[in-house]
Amino acid sequence: MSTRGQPDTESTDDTTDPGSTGSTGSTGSTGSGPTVAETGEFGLIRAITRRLPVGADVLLGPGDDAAVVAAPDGRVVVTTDLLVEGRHFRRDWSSAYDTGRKAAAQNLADVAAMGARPTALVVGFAAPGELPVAWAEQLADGLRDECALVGASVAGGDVSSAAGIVLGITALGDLAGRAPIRRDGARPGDRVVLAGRIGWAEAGLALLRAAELPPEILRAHAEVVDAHRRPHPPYALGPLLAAAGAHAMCDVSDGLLADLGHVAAASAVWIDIDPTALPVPGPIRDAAAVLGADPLTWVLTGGDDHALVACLAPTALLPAGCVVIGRVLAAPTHVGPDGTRPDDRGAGHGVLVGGLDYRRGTGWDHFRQVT
Ligand SMILES: Nc1ncnc2c1ncn2[C@@H]1O[C@H](COP(=O)(O)OP(=O)(O)O)[C@@H](O)[C@H]1O
Ligand SMILES: Cc1ncc(C[n+]2csc(CCOP(=O)(O)OP(=O)(O)O)c2C)c(N)n1
Ligand SMILES: [Mg+2]
Repeated sequence: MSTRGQPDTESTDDTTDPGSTGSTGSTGSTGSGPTVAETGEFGLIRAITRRLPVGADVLLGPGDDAAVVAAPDGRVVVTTDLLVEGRHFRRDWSSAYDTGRKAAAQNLADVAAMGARPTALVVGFAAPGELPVAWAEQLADGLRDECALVGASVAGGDVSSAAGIVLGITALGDLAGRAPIRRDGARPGDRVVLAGRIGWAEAGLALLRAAELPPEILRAHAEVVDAHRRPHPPYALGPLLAAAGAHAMCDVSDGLLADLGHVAAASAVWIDIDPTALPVPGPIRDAAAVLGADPLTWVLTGGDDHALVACLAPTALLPAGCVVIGRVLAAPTHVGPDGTRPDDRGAGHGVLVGGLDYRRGTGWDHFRQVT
C-alpha cells in the first residue's frame, strides 16, 4: 500500500481506534473532538483520506478530479449500494468502525458474487454538521480494514451535509479472464450451495429491536448482535465458486428466499431448498428462544449476512466451505395440503422449501418493510 495521490495530511486525531462494538454491547466512543461543521468540507476530506492507504489496483487515489483504477481484465465489475442511517444502521446500535466495515462488506460481497476480485471502492458520505470528525475517521478505518481483507482500497469519494448519515458506496472488481456469474444461468438438476452465514444478522436485529431487553441479554447473545453490526462475507469463495463452474450466483443481502427468488425468476426455474440441510446454528436458536421466534424463518428470510449462494452442476467439485442446501427443478414435484402444486398459479418459477411454498415471507423489501 502506498499513499499515491493522497492530499497533504492535517488532522484532528492521529490515533487508529477501531471503536469496534465487539462483544461488549457498547457502540464505541468517538470522543468529544471537533465536529464536521467546525473542521469544514476539506478538513473532513483530509481527515478521512489520510487514514486510507492506496492499494496496487488504484493508480491514482483521492485528491484529483477523479481516480484512476487498473482494469487488468479489460472489463470492470461495478456495483453500488446505499446505506441510510435508521434504515441500514443506527448510531446507537453500531459503532462508526462497524458501520464502515458493514458498508464496505455489503458492496465487496456483490463483487464477489459475480465471481470477481474487488479492486476499489468510491465512497459518498453525507452527514449532519454536528457529527464528530472522529466518527467519520472511525468509519474510514472500518472501510479500510474490510477492504484490506480482499486487497482492495478506497480510490475516492465525495462529502456533503445532510440531515442524517447517508453512505453511497460503489465497488469495482476484476474478473481475471473469467465469465461473470449471473443470476440467469441456473439449470434444472443443479445443486444449490451456500457459503457463509445466514440468519445471524436477523437474529441480532430482532434482539436489538426488542427494546425492553436488558443490556446483559444483548451481551449474552453477542455473536448474533455483532453479526448485525458487521457481516463476514466469504469473499474468496466468489471466485472459487466461479472457477468451480457456478452457473448462477448471488449474495444474500435481503434473505435467502428473496435473493434466490431473483435467481429463479431470471433463470426461469424452480429452486427447492431442503430445510433439513440448512444449518440453524446454536446462537440463532438461543436468540430465537429469548423472543419466542422461529429460528428457521430467520435463516430462510433474514438479510444482512451477505453469504453467497450458487447453483452448480451435480458433477462440479465444490470448494471447501460450501454446503448443499437444495436443488434446481424444471417444475415443482410436490402437491400441497390443498391439493394444488406451486406451479398451478402459473408463475413458471419460484423458490420452495421442502417442495412447497413458504408462507412466512421471503426477506427484506425497503418499501414494504413495516418498522
Ligand atoms: N436506481 C437504480 N437504477 C438502475 N439500476 C438499479 C437501481 N436500483 C437497483 N438497480 C439494479 O437492480 C438490480 C437489483 O438491485 P438490488 O436488489 O439492490 O441488488 P443487490 O441486492 O445485488 O444490491 C441490480 O442490478 C441493480 O444495479
Ligand atoms: C436499523 C436497521 N434496521 C433494519 C435493518 C435490516 N435491513 C436493512 S436493509 C436490509 C437488506 C439489505 O439492504 P439493501 O439495501 O436491500 O441491500 P441490497 O439488497 O441492495 O444489497 C436489512 C435486512 C438494519 N440493517 N438496520
Ligand atoms: Mg443493491
